[in-house]
Amino acid sequence: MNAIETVGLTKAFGEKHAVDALDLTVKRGEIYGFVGRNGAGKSTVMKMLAGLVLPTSGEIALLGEHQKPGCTSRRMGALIEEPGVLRSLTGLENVACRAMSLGVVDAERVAAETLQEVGLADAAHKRVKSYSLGMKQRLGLALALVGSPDLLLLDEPFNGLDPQGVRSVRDLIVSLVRDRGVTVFVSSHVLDQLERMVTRYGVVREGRLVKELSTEEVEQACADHVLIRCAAPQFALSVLQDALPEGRFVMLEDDAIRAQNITSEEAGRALAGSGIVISELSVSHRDIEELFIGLMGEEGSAESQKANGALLKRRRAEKGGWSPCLA
Ligand SMILES: Nc1ncnc2c1ncn2[C@@H]1O[C@H](COP(=O)(O)OP(=O)(O)OP(=O)(O)O)[C@@H](O)[C@H]1O
Repeated sequence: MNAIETVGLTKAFGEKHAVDALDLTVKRGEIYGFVGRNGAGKSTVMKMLAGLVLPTSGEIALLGEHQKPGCTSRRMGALIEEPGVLRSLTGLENVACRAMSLGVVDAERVAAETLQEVGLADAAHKRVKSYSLGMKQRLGLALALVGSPDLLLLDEPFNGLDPQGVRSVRDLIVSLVRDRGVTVFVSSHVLDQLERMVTRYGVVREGRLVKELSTEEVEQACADHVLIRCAAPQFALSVLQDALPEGRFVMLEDDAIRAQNITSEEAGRALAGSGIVISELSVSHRDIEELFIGLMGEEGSAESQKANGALLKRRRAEKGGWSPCLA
């Protein structure tokens, strides 16, 4: 059984399709990282899954149950933007109210335990209006967790957290999946945090799912590779393919060759043996940020392309990096 399944899920705001015929499948027990540029449609998807926004069309099934428009599963907890809290009540009172509304037995004790779990025990009796941004974020997480959900939707869970908070929320997410079999659907712009916990990624662009990647595929795409610039690059490519059949070669936009699964020495020997003049032979590593910037913006608007192009150019200049091309 899948935890989330959408078919043709669409949300239009006037003429604008914020989410456009999205077919999404998240398996039970996954930590699915949902990534995309600002305005790509991530929060709108989350809100439709949580029953906070009515879809224009399409179907949603959560934990195997078809959802009526605007409704959602009681087995799901959600942290989406500003959680609805009563600012004049304490954190404990807010979470206990939520627990009671979900029919949790011994609501106050469970609320106190949940606040402990998210690192907010010390502030449990303080009024929410005195909470910092990070404390409010932890409270939102407690509200999402208090009903022991089987599915968690987390929209930007690291917002406002200090480094220690980021780490403890990340550890909590991983332990919920490992120990309780919870499925997590999480959006975040903090890619290096996602990288440490996600099992699969979905890239959304202009309301459409444009790419899904397993962690292995991301590792492969970011693995060390050899960059070769030389005279007659097309000829050089065929020489390399013939001489080193175990290698994986990609011709980049600027006529450089990217090679994986071979060493720079092997590439150098093969090219020199054919008399090809090499102008650059280096080993590099593409980081996850660069990979995803490429995926999020490949066919975006002219404006986003321009912005991505400038950023990539700068990063390449800084680090001797690569074009956004997923082999
Ligand atoms: N209530 C609304 N009315 C009109 N347009 C909306 C509304 N909510 C979202 N949008 C538009 O829908 C698009 C998707 O917005 P959404 O908030 O889902 O993006 P996002 O990927 O979550 O962005 P971010 O990373 O900045 O949070 C944007 O163009 C946004 O302006």
